[in-house]
Amino acid sequence: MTQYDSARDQFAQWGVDTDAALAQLAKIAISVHCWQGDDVRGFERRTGSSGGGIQATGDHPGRARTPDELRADLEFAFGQIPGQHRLNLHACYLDTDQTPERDELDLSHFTPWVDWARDQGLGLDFNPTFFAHAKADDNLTLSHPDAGIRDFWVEHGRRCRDIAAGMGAALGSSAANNIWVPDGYKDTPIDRMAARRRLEQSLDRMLADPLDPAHMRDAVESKLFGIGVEACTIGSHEFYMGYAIRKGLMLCLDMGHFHPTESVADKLSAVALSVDELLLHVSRPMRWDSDHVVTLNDDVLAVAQELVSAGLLGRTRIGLDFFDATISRTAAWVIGTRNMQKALLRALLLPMDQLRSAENGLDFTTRLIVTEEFHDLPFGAVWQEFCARHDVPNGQALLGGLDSYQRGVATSRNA
Ligand SMILES: C[C@H](O)[C@H](O)[C@@H](O)C(=O)CO
Ligand SMILES: [Mn+2]
Repeated sequence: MTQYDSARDQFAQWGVDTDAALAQLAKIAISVHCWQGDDVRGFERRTGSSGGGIQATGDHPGRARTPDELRADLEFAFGQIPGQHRLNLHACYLDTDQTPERDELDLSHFTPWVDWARDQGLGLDFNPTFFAHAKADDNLTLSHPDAGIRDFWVEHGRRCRDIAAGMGAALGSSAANNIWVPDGYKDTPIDRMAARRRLEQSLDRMLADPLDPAHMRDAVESKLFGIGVEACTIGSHEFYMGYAIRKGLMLCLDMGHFHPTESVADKLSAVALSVDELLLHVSRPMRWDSDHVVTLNDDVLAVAQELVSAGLLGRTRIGLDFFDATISRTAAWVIGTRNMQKALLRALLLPMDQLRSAENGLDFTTRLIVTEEFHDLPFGAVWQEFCARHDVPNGQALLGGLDSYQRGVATSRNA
């Protein structure tokens, strides 16, 4: 009897079908963010640091410096992650010999990415880049008081929507086009309303053209605060929740964009009653939006459990958002993505019917006993079976492979 056979029997005693859970997990695509691979620098050849309050700390050797290096790293990372996933690209990761301004971008500047994604069997998601640019240096873009600056960013946003739709059409898979702007004020503003009206009007103009949801859907991402915009973020949670509901957009919830005591898991069922689709940015904030690599912590487990228990897997696009430059960047992708999958697996292996029935009968004792007893069940053996079925390594073999890849890029890219 294998370890998996034994685990399957133990879960079956609670009425849980491990094979069904593994089949369901295999269908969940995670959108892996390109920006972990190069510390959110991108390939524009015109700007240096990220700006917009986004900061990757660390200088681990071996950072991808070109689109080809980034794709090589991604191919390696995807090879260590069970299942078929997606790549989330930012507009500043264009791959072209030209030097288009942000308001001149089109799909042709991303052709190598689309071709590569098709070869790899990956779907693509997209993001306009409203930071790391001279016209974003005031920490104001779509809500800037200067109409010319607003126009520039509206045009960037329009073009990015078309690019996302082109990617979705080319790959036969709807791309999420996620809109996050850094806009805000360091110190207390006198007229928040004017700034929010300007943001709303810019978004209205940017999103005016209806695009086929089979090719792309827009999401809007709020934030509590960022470095340099401590007093007021124009695109706050309330602003975007209202806007997404009124306009029929996806709402993006980033786990680092709320007060540390707020639970994104708790928000899922609440907002899902008012928006038809959600986008998640799974992250690990440490005291602030620090974007640490996702671990299998309580917050991530709670989010996964809510997605399963509230029946939201079918209308939630799961993306990642972290960037750590103090460790191997490829390992960071692999660790964070696998942890999201492990959290989903744990949720799929819970005896939901029994727990629901205990809760509905106000039997909170049984609910607590069952969830606590489940901590002792052999989730690890089920995860190992998942990795084996998808031909990806685990444990020592995973460590050895990540280590040798990292040594290779550290040597060749720092020579
Ligand atoms: C690079 C991303 O667009 C960015 O991280 C955004 O999603 C965010 O979370 C900003 O804090
Ligand atoms: Mn985010």
